[in-house]
Amino acid sequence: MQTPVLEIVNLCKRFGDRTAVDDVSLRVPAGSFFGLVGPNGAGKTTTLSMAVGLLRPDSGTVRVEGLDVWADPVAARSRLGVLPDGLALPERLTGRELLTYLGRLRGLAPRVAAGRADELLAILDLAGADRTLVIDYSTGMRKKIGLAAALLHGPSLLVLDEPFEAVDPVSALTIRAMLRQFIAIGGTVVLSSHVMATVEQLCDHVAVVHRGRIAAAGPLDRVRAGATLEERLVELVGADLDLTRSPSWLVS
Ligand SMILES: Nc1ncnc2c1ncn2[C@@H]1O[C@H](COP(=O)(O)OP(=O)(O)OP(=O)(O)O)[C@@H](O)[C@H]1O
Repeated sequence: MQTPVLEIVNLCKRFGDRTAVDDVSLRVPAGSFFGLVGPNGAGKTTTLSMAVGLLRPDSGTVRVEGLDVWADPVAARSRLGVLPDGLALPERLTGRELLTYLGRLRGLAPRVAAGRADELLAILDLAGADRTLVIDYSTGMRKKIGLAAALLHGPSLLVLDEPFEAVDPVSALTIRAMLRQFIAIGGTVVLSSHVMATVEQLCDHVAVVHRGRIAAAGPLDRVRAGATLEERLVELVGADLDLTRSPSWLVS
């Protein structure tokens, strides 16, 4: 079997007496567009944070292109482009300064870093905000500059925590097109999202996370099993769907 680009094996994480991630294993095939879905608090962000080396697991291993994220972090992270949840950015820089600075930190030559920054700002429609400090960016602009930062060094695997959250529809189309191109040139994308339609349109593989465990994972069509992803998700997490319920004071 081909070595997966991302291999998560028996990952566990507890916060106090709460088990956030409970023995999660996933194989993300090279060239796949992999979606992670699940209800609020299911453990998606915790899993992705451990997968990219931002949060130390209690147990389990993660390999990126065969490199252990925790034993060989520098090599593993050079392959990774990450858009984390609640990304902390240097706030007192403009978008261009931020990208150029990060590019230099990642070892790009000044001219290469500046050229890539310009290109990414233009593609993501942030060039107009060139003189705006990141602290004054809107939520969607922060998401886009975070995505640009994830792409800057030319990673082979992108791990994106809710990349479309708060992004306007036009920018979302741009980001989708860019991610599809990234896949077309041999990249791999893992993203989490609550928008089932987006996951169904973009992803060829999907994992449903529920209460810290994988409820289902595999090719999209196999996981959907003839239903929509939304229907499967509701079924897999056993949601008590009573759509007639409302607070009594609202309906009286
Ligand atoms: N730093 C933390 N300290 C304590 N508990 C945490 C921490 N981070 C996450 N948790 C808990 O771990 C569980 C999983 O959270 P996580 O953020 O991974 O879920 P999620 O699937 O990403 O949720 P959402 O879709 O709402 O973003 C939740 O019960 C959450 O309260």
